[in-house]
Amino acid sequence: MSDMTVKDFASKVGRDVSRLLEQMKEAGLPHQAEGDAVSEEDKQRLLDHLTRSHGGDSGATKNRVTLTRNTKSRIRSGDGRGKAIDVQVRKKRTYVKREPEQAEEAPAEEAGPRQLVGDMADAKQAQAAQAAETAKAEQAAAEEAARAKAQEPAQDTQASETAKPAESETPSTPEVPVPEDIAAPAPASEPYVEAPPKEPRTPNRRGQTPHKKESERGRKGGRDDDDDRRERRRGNAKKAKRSERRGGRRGSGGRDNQHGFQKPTQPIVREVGIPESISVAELADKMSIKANEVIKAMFTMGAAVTINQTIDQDTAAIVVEEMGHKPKLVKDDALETEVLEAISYEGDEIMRAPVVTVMGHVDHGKTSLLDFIRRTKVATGEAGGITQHIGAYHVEDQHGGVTFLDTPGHAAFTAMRARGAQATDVVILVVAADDGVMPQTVEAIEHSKAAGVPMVVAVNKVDKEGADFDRIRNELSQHGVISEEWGGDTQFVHVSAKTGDGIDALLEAVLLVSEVLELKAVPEAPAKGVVVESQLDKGRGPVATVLVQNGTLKRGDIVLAGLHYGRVRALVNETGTRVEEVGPAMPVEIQGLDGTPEAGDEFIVVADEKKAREVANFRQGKYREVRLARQQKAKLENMFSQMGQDEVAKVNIVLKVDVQGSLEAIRGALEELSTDEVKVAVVSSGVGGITGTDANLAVASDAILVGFNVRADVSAREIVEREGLELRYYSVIYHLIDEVKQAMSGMLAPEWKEEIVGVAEVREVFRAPKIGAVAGCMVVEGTVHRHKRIRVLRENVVIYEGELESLRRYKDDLGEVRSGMECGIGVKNYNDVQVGDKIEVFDQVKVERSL
Ligand SMILES: Nc1nc2c(ncn2[C@@H]2O[C@H](COP(=O)(O)OP(=O)(O)OP(=O)(O)O)[C@@H](O)[C@H]2O)c(=O)[nH]1
Repeated sequence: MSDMTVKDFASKVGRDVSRLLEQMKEAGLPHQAEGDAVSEEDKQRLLDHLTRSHGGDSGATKNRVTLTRNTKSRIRSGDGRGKAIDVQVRKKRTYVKREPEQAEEAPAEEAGPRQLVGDMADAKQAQAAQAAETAKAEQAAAEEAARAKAQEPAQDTQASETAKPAESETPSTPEVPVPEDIAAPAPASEPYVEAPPKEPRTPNRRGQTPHKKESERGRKGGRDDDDDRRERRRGNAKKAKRSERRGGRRGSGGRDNQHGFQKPTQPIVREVGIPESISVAELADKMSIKANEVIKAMFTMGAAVTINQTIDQDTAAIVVEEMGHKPKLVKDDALETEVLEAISYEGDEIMRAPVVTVMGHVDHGKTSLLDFIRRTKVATGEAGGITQHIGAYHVEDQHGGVTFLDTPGHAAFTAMRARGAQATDVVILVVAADDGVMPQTVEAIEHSKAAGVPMVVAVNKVDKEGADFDRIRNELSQHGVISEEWGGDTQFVHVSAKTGDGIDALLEAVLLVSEVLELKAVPEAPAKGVVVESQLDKGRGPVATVLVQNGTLKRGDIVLAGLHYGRVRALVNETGTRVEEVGPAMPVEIQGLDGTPEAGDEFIVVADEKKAREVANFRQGKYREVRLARQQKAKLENMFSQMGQDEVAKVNIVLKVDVQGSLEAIRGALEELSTDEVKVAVVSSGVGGITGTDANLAVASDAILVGFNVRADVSAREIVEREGLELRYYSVIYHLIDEVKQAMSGMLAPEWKEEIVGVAEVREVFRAPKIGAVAGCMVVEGTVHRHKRIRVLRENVVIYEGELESLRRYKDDLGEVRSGMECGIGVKNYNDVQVGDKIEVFDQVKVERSL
C-alpha cells in the first residue's frame, strides 16, 4: 500500500486536516503539514494513540469505544389529531472488548488502520442511515415493549413509555455500528457486552439488607453482567435483551444518579417530648410521620380525632408508644417554675390577722353580719367617711385585727377553692336562732370541713323571740359541730346582726381560734396572695381586690396575677384611701394590671417585668389550649365521637327562646331525645335574648348556646367569641331537634347552616301612604343584601321573618349596602318596624364537614 499525504488521509477518514494533524502530534508523530507523507506505521501509531485515549489500551486486555447519538422524533397520541410530543433520545454507549485472548486472536492487523478509519467513516454513514430508520424502529420497539410489559409487568420498571422504546431499541439492533477492526472478532453470540455498571456506592447492596423489598429491588435493578451473560448463554435472547436494557440504564444510573440515602434497616426509635397538651399535627411532626398515621392509630385505639385537635399528655404518650417511639413527658411551665423559684420568702416571721369567710343558710343574716361589722368597725377614710366596697375588709379590735372576705356563702368560698386558693383561715357559720340548721347550713359545714378550716358558730337573730339554742346545738352536733359547752371544740357565740349584740365576743372567738392556728407571715418579703375579685372599671381600667397573704405589696411592684400582669399603679384600701404599701392579711385594691384576673387566682410579685409578661403569655396560651380542648368536647358535632369514651355522653344546652310557649315545647322535645348512650340536658332555659350570664353559664357547664328566635347581646357575643362557645340560632323547632338528633346518631353534622351576613339598625321610620313604612337604617354589621331573606329583631327577639321590598340609598335602588352606610329599607308585607329594631339579613350556607 503506497504512502499517502496527511491531506489524503484526512479526506479518507472524513476529518479536518488541522484536527488530524493535532491528533497526530498528540500521538507523537512528526507530521507538520498536510503534504507530509503518512506511512502505515504512522497510521498504526495514530490508531494506538486514539485507542488509548478512548480508554482502551492497544494490545491491552480492554478495548472500548463510545458511541453517542441523539435522535429526535415526534409522536402523536390518539388518531394523529391528538397532542404531539417531541421525543429526544440521547444515547451514549460504550462497547468494551472483554476477552483479551479473543482480542489477540482477532485479525486486527489484517484490517489495518486504514481500514479502521475507513470503517469509522462508514460507521458514521451507517449511523446517519440508521437515524432515518429510528422512527420506524421506535415504533416497532414501542410495540415490543408494550408486549413485554403486558407479559411481565412486574419486571418492567421503566417509567417513560415515550422515551423507552427509542432507547431500548439501540443496543441490540443489528445496525449499531460496531467497527469490526476495533471490535475484534469474537464469538458471534457474544461479541461485545456493554461496560458493566460501576459498583453502586452501597457495596454489595444485593442480599445485604434484611429488608425483603430492598433486596428484591437490588436484585431487579442491580443485575450485573454475570446474570446477563448467564441469560445469554441460556439462549434466552429476549430476556437478555430486556435485562441488558435494564442493566444498561441501571448501570449509568448507578454512576450518575446514585444518591447517598440508605434506607434504614432498623426502625428509628425517637424520643418524643410531649408537652402537657399537643395537637395531633404537632405530635405527628415530632415523630416525623404524617398526621394521618396518628389519626389512624388513634382510630384503631378507639378515639376519633381531627388533625387540629388538641390531645392531653397521657393520650399522646400512649399514641407515641403505639407508634414505636419513646414518649418523654415535658413540663412546659419551666419558665414559670424558674420565675417562682427565684423568689425568696425568707425573713423574720410575725403573727398575722386571720382571714374569715361567713357562711350559712339563705336569710340567716350573713350579709347583715358582715355589714354590721364593716359599718361599726372599719375606720372611715378621709373621703367623707364613705367606706368603699372592695370585696374584703379589715377590722381592728382591741384584741387584734380580723380580715373579712366580703363574699358571703359557700359558693364563692368553693369557687375560690376550686381555683386552688386557700384564702380563709376561719369560717363563721351563721345559723338563725329562729330557723335552726337548714340544708345550706349543712352544705357550709361540709365545705369548710373539706377545706379543713375551723369554724365559729354565730347563732344569729338572738334578739328575736322563739330562739331554741339547745335545738341548734343538737342539730349541729349531728353534723359533727359540737359546742365547747357540750365537750366539743367549736365556739358558739350568740349574736344579733341587727342590734350588734355579741359581735365583739364573736370577733374575740375568731381571734382565739386564730391564735391556736399560729398564723404567721414574713412581712419583709415580696408579696403574694390571692385575688378576691376584679372588674373592669370605666375610668381606672382593670381593678382587682387582692388579699396579701405573705410579704408586703408596694406601689410600683410588678404583679403576676393569674393570666395577667402589670406594674401596680395605685393601692387603695377598704376606706378608699390610697396607700403606698400593705402587709400580710390585708386586702387592697390594685390598679395597673393588663386585664381582670379571676377570683381565686394567685398573685405574686416578681422582679422582672419581661419574665412576668412571658409567664402571663404562656399561661394565656395554655388557658387557650385548655379552652380549646373543652370547646371540642362541647361541640354538637363532636358529640358522637365522645360516645363510648365516657359511660354516657352528655350534651348540655343553654336554651333561650322568644316566648314561654316554645320554651316548654323545645325543652321537653330536647330532653326526650336522651337515650341510654346520650343524655341531653337543658342546664338552663329562659325567655328573652341571650345575655352574658347565659354565655357564662354555658362556659361553666360545657354547654351549647341555643337561641330560638332570639339573638345574643353584645356581652354574650363577646364571651362566645372569646371562649369559642358554640352558639346556634334556630327558628324552626323541627330543625333544632333534627340537628341534635343527627349529631346523636353520629350522622353528618348539619349541612346547611344559617349565617347572618348583615345587620342594619333602624334609626328612623318614615311612613308613606302608598309604600307603607320605610326604615331609615344604618348598616352596623356586614352587608345588607336586597335579595336575601331577613328577620326583624326587637330586643334581640325575632318578631318577623320575610324579605325586603326595597333597599335604597338616596334615590338609588341598590343590590347591597355595606357596613357603616345609611340606607332606606322597606320590608315586604311588614309595616310595624320601630326605631331601635334590627334588621338582620341571613343566608343559608353549606357547612363542610371535616372529621
Ligand atoms: N331580727 C333580726 N333580723 C335579722 C338579723 N340578721 C339579719 N336579719 C334579717 O334577716 C334577713 C336576711 O338577712 P341577710 O343578711 O340578707 O341574710 P343572708 O344570709 O345574707 O341572706 P342571703 O344573702 O339571701 O343568703 C334580713 O331581713 C335581715 O334584716 C338579726 O340579728 N335580727
